[in-house]
Amino acid sequence: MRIDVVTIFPGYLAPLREALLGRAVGTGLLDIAVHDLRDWTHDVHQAVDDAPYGGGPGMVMRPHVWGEALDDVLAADPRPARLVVPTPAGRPFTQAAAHAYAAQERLVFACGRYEGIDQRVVDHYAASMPVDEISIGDYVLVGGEVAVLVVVEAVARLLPGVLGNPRSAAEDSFSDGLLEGPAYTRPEVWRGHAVPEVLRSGNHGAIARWRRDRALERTAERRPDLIAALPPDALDEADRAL
Ligand SMILES: N#Cc1c(-c2ccc3ccn(Cc4cccnc4)c3c2)n[nH]c1N
Repeated sequence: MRIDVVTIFPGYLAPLREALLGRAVGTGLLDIAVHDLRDWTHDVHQAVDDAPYGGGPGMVMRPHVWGEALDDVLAADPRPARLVVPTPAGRPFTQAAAHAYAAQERLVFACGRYEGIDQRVVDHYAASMPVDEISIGDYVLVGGEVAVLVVVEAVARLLPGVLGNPRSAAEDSFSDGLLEGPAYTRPEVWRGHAVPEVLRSGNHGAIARWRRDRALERTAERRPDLIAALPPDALDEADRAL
């Protein structure tokens, strides 16, 4: 997979070169290119923003700079791409979306700043390619770069060969619609807190049942919306007895 990120703060994307993602790039599983939007400005001030039509606070990112940048970035690789634009007004980014993005040959991220990118940029490219305006949560950030770090990590970990243990991605939170339950490791007792005995029993059936029960309890308590969204056949008799 190739990932391109266009931003006025390339340094914000440095973490993409670290750890798991850095290894994925090093082994050729992932090809990441970060581009400075100001490279496509032509004025001495390298201006990328202007006052909003209709008035209002803050500034809006100008369409012509974005158009020149995205035209060049898209033309640099023949693979079909999906343009992803983080915004507080976007559709929620979910684990399902991460799986869908992991199947893409190429993702191009447009990182806005200020009050966002002139809407005509999204409208223009949506006429010729898939474009998603996404949000990583119901809170307001200062720009799109942090959202890109979140999305790229959530997607990259799903790519074959990136995670050391492929079962991790298959069994993590949300894979079965539920939150993961609690996890424990040595020592057996830590500051008077003991590991639940069932986990040390060696009884794999009882362990699986206990883990499922804890996941259901945690999900019902913290994310009842996920319980409500489960398909009718998702809960078996033992689940319902909880
Ligand atoms: N994904 C995502 C986001 C963002 C986000 C993403 C891109 C941009 C570009 C500019 N801003 C600042 C801004 C713009 C408009 C109004 N208010 C603030 C951004 C915020 N905030 N919260 C999220 N979950």
